[in-house]
Amino acid sequence: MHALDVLHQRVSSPKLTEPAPTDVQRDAIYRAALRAADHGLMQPWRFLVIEDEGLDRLGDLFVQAMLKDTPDTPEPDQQSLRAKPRRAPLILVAIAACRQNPKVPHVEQLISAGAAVQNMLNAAFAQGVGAFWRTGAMTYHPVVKEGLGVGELEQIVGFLYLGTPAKPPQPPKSVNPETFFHPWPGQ
Ligand SMILES: Cc1cc2nc3c(=O)[nH]c(=O)nc-3n(C[C@H](O)[C@H](O)[C@H](O)COP(=O)(O)O)c2cc1C
Repeated sequence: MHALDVLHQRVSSPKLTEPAPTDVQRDAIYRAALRAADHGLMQPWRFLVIEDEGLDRLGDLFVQAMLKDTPDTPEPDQQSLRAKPRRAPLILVAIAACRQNPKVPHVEQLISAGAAVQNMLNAAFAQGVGAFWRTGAMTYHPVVKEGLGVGELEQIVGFLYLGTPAKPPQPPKSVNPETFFHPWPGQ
């Protein structure tokens, strides 16, 4: 696919199935992440690769977090949360690995880590791999952060679900750039 077609046509795939991306596809996705814009070349990111039983361990961690807040959560709600990571055969947890730097504020490092995820969405789409960037309450929960080994200055920027699209991606709605791009100073 032409690079601009990927950028203009990329859409997420909310429903994902097996198989997970191949090693070759993963490598291309990982390399795309590492080319995100990066002030000071700090490489302020790291990624956890979770699949197979790891997905169930992640589900258990989510339930542990939920029970800490709401110990009397009904079993069906626990089961539903536990099953969430199984919505894809592969999850990458994107972590902004921020460090103190007098020239590169924390927010810029966070943005870079987000750009790395966007690059991975594009690299996945370019190869026909389905992808969906998810966050939600679990992303920010201290039990989840501790269970995943996320440090004090670090932050989870998303769970990137990857797999095979359950149905062919539909082209995105077209948006007129003039809605969002305005000359300055105006007339
Ligand atoms: C940081 C971030 C977190 C997101 N978290 C969720 C989420 O938890 N659940 C969800 O349905 N969509 C979430 N989204 C949006 C989807 O990933 C997706 O971008 C959106 O559904 C639009 O679809 P498209 O990518 O095909 O345009 C998130 C997007 C971003 C950038």
